[in-house]
Amino acid sequence: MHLHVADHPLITHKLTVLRDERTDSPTFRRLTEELVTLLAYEATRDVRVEERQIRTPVGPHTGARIASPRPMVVPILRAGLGMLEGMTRLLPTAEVGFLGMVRNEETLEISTYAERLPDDLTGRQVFVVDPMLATGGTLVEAINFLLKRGARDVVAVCLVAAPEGVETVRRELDDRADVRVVTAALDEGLNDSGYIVPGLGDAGDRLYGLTD
Ligand SMILES: O=P(O)(O)OC[C@H]1O[C@H](OP(=O)(O)OP(=O)(O)O)[C@H](O)[C@@H]1O
Ligand SMILES: O=c1cc[nH]c(=O)[nH]1
Ligand SMILES: [Mg+2]
Repeated sequence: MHLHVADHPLITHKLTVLRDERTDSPTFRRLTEELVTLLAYEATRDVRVEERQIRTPVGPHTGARIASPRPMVVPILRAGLGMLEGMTRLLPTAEVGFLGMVRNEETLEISTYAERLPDDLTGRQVFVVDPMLATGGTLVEAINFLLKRGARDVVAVCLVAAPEGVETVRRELDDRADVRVVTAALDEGLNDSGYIVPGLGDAGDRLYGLTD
């Protein structure tokens, strides 16, 4: 597993406003989208391309375009939905699949309540988007799902990761898949309730909860 922590003053600025408990839902949604656009640039660094012959108004040119099969973007509902638009803006030809997962707030166990993905993901590059990588349970479950369908090349894009979650992803998946995690921040750790510290709270609630 390869971890990339995106280190850029614009990302730090936007993430600081996002973390602030005073930030309301509309602003939180807008910043999430903006942050994903910045992270997507790094996350798509190894997106597969193929040569393309074109003519400019001045002459022939051998360029490149995103190769077939098209990449997949998979938001993990609910909170991952907030990152979908930003990701597809940079990857407009991508297909979108959905995984609905929720962790039990007491036991931290994961349950999957929705799935809408192609049966065969062999040879597909998959970009999983979810703002929070906490214990890592959700991401491991999601990637296991993708591996069972044949995917081997997975990039996870998140906003905040905990070292414990990164370690879990490494331990559980390293021998089976080529996984990259791109995050805007690697935080201190988890509290007793499994929340990232300092984190930003419950991303799903802040995206889709009551607006103050
Ligand atoms: O690394 P983990 O410990 O598994 O936690 C991370 C998960 O928790 C949050 O989702 P949540 O279960 O709150 O669902 P929601 O998006 O519907 O709010 C978050 O969006 C991740 O999916
Ligand atoms: O800090 C956390 C951990 C899991 N899920 C969240 O939304 N926030
Ligand atoms: Mg939540």
